[in-house]
Amino acid sequence: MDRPRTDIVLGLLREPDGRVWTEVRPDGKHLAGLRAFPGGKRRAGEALRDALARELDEEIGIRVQRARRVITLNWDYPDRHLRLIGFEVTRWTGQPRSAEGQQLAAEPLDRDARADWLAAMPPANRGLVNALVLPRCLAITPPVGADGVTAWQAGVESRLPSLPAPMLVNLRPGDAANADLPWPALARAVLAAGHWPVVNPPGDRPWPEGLDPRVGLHLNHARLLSMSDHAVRDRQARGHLVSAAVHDRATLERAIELAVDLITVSPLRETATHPGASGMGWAAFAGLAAAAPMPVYALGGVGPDDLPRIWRRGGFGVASISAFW
Ligand SMILES: Nc1nc2c([nH]c(=O)n2[C@@H]2O[C@H](COP(=O)(O)OP(=O)(O)OP(=O)(O)O)[C@@H](O)[C@H]2O)c(=O)[nH]1
Repeated sequence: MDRPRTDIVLGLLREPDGRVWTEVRPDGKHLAGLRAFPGGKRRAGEALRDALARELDEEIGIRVQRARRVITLNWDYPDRHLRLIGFEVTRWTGQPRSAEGQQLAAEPLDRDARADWLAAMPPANRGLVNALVLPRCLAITPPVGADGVTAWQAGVESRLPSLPAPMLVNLRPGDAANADLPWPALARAVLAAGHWPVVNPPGDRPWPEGLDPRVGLHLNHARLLSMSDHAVRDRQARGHLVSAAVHDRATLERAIELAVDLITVSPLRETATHPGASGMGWAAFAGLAAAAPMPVYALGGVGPDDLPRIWRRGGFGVASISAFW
């Protein structure tokens, strides 16, 4: 539902060694005791970047020199409706220091630290943390062909080293694959090539058990509708990234209920693999992206060259089979 929202600008300050600054919310404030990013409310009439500069100067005593908007998300608390606007800040002058008595620290944030960060932060911050660790490109494998699973696996594994790292790699054998898939071996090959694997079993098959927590799990349309909230939370608590395929408002609502970590939104345009499925177009994509509190990957007839356009429409990254395979 559209409602008036308070804009909150947040600085995601990243040091050259990959550490990111956070503060502990002081006693007496909303979300006291939780880790949060420095920032605060935009004032009436203030430009977002001016608000960011002011907040970071007032709160941690730095002057912003380079900042890039990475994610914008709506979040409803019982008593307030917020729009959190996250800027990745990679250059500033001054040493971050606590100007308001809050505890400040810079700690490593990467794929392996992600789960600990999420546990220490408010649920609203999941999208912000993910926007700091996720790659912009998501390669989806072509489906298993007539020559079977073994040939498919060999084809996937031979391509991995030449994909520009790091990428998300959605291991999607397609619905025609009815044999058991060698998920642990496939995931290991993706990890060994420096990428981030996401397993995507055919149809409504369940996710495989016992995978390395660095392996992500994908909700295709069938699983998005059938998987319980509990099952998804349980996997996320074990450290797995969870992605979901969104096609319209209803599937987006389900992905939001499940608090998934990222979504693909498709089809943007008609593609060779889904001929006849007309694309939703940029306006519909932008509408879904604006309502999504997680990083959004455009999928369907788009490739890495479209990234600037995707960013202008509120998306985060690009997903494709043909652009990467
Ligand atoms: N600074 C900050 N605020 C966050 C984060 N995540 C999140 O949901 N918020 C919420 O966004 C709002 C931030 O506004 P604020 O810090 O200026 O406001 P406040 O109510 O704490 O302080 P105030 O009493 O000075 O108005 C709070 O409701 C806070 O709980 C985060 O990572 N950093």
